[in-house]
Amino acid sequence: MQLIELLNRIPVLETHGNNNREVSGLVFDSRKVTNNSLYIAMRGTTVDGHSYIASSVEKGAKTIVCEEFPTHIDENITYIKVKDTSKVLGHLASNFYGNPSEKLKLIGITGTNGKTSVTTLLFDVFKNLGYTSALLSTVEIRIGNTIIPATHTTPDVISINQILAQAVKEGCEFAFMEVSSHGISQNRIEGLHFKIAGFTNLTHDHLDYHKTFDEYLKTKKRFFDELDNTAIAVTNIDDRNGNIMLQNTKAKKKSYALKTMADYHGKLLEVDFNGMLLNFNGKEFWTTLTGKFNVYNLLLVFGIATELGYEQNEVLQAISQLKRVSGRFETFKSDGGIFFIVDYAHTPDALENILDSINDIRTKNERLITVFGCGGDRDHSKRPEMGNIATKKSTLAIITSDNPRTEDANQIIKEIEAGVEPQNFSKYTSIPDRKEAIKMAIKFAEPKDIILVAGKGHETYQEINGVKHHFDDKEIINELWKLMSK
Ligand SMILES: CC(=O)N[C@H]1[C@@H](OP(=O)(O)OP(=O)(O)OC[C@H]2O[C@@H](n3ccc(=O)[nH]c3=O)[C@H](O)[C@@H]2O)O[C@H](CO)[C@@H](O)[C@@H]1O[C@H](C)C(=O)N[C@@H](C)C(=O)N[C@H](CCC(=O)O)C(=O)O
Ligand SMILES: Nc1ncnc2c1ncn2[C@@H]1O[C@H](COP(=O)(O)OP(=O)(O)OP(=O)(O)O)[C@@H](O)[C@H]1O
Ligand SMILES: N[C@H](CCC[C@H](N)C(=O)O)C(=O)O
Ligand SMILES: [Mg+2]
Repeated sequence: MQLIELLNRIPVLETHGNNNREVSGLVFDSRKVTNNSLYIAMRGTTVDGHSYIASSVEKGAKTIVCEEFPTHIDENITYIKVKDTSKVLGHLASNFYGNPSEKLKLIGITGTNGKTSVTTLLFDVFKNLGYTSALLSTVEIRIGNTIIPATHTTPDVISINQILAQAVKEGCEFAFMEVSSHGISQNRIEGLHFKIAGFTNLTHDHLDYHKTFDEYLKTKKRFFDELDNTAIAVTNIDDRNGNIMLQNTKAKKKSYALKTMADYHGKLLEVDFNGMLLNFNGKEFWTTLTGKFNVYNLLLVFGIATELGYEQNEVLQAISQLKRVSGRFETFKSDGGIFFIVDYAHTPDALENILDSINDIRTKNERLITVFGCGGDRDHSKRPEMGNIATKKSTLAIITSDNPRTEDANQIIKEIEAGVEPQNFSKYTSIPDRKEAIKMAIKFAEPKDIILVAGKGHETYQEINGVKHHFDDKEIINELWKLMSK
């Protein structure tokens, strides 16, 4: 693409060099520069991309977008100064890929929990309605039937535009994407045109990155503040932050709730481990999804599909055919009658929700054994909270490792144990090896007992010191229960 064309609507402060050149690709990582690339220098959380300008030029970059010109200027190179490279990148990426977010209907979901669930359910509902869509989620990226592995919940803005452009090319009508707080804060959604934005809930997470809850809330709110007046914002008003999200938005405001009057109102009529009988806006239907939090997720799906112009009965028909999302309240029964639940709950709120949902359904004649840990290099403050919740709400908790990453697994476990209240000291044990911990749960369990394995859901690895070892909770459960033949 011609540089002039690429710079359309970009607020340039100063240019040095020839503006009349071809750009072969956009790159923000000097290690990925190829001949005729445009390298954009970004100030990151660990290093400043401005220090890689010279090495990008050496590798063949002919255009440099930066906030400060380097001291050494190469006369064969074009330097473009802008105020904020991280914001400009989004607009360059949109221009480079032909503004794909304007050519399909882009739906973004934000909130602490439920983003993967809601986006995946939306993708599946629209498949049931006969449409081809794209999905950008923590678990995977899908363009129609093509699956691409995901590295982030919200990818960088070049990748997003590249995926959306491919989706447009393949005739996708919709794209459903997760919008993480890291993504908003690092301008990974800059320049994208959202048709609908959905809010799930806001609780404790990522305070290692955002420092205070208020800053975390403001970051999420920015997503809604930046919508235009052709967009629609759908929010959960049972959540105390649901209305705050929409305080300053220009978008049309819509609400959903179970506890209060709302545009989309849901009621949970019956629930067991096989599914739920629900009533949405006066219409009853059955779903194989279970757990109260999934009523909220389905209600948001219902609200969004209705806002997109589909008839409510048609939407409910498509919703009632939905299957569970991988690693989200997935249930299995061993031949010996032990009931297993695998769930991605990795925050205090999610753990509390899944345990409350199980406790609401179970008869209490069985025992509930919870195997869980906390990820390393992430928010420390959630560790004791999760220790407290798991021991309070289970018959027995087995504290183990999640993804220790670069931390010592035993130290993480100690921080989790610190939150256990004295009256629950006899209700837990700690086994750092996750497979051994699951084995111990099966040894301890009797027929009809429930074992919840929480925190890793769909993940197929365990990350220890930068190495991802194959590890799949569902696979391990299957292997162990057969071996231990219960
Ligand atoms: C903490 C964090 O979010 N970091 C993200 C950030 O990288 P960074 O700011 O640390 O980058 P940096 O290393 O300081 O480098 C600064 C700049 O110099 C460039 N550079 C660097 C080295 C070099 O040799 N040459 C070079 O050009 C880098 O490409 C970058 O442009 O920008 C990168 C590009 O977009 C991201 O890949 C990276 O995600 C890291 C890998 C990550 O783990 N992020 C997680 C925490 C994350 O984003 N998670 C959220 C979801 C969480 C949730 O919902 O639970 C997500 O959306 O996935
Ligand atoms: N609406 C909800 N409210 C509260 N908890 C939920 C909700 N939906 C799912 N959960 C719980 O949170 C866990 C994570 O769900 P999901 O993966 O959908 O969230 P996410 O927002 O995508 O998380 P991440 O930030 O890691 O990408 C689930 O396994 C479940 O325990
Ligand atoms: N998107 C989340 C996922 C956490 C999953 C959990 N298994 C862990 O490793 O902490 C994060 O990167 O913080
Ligand atoms: Mg997710």
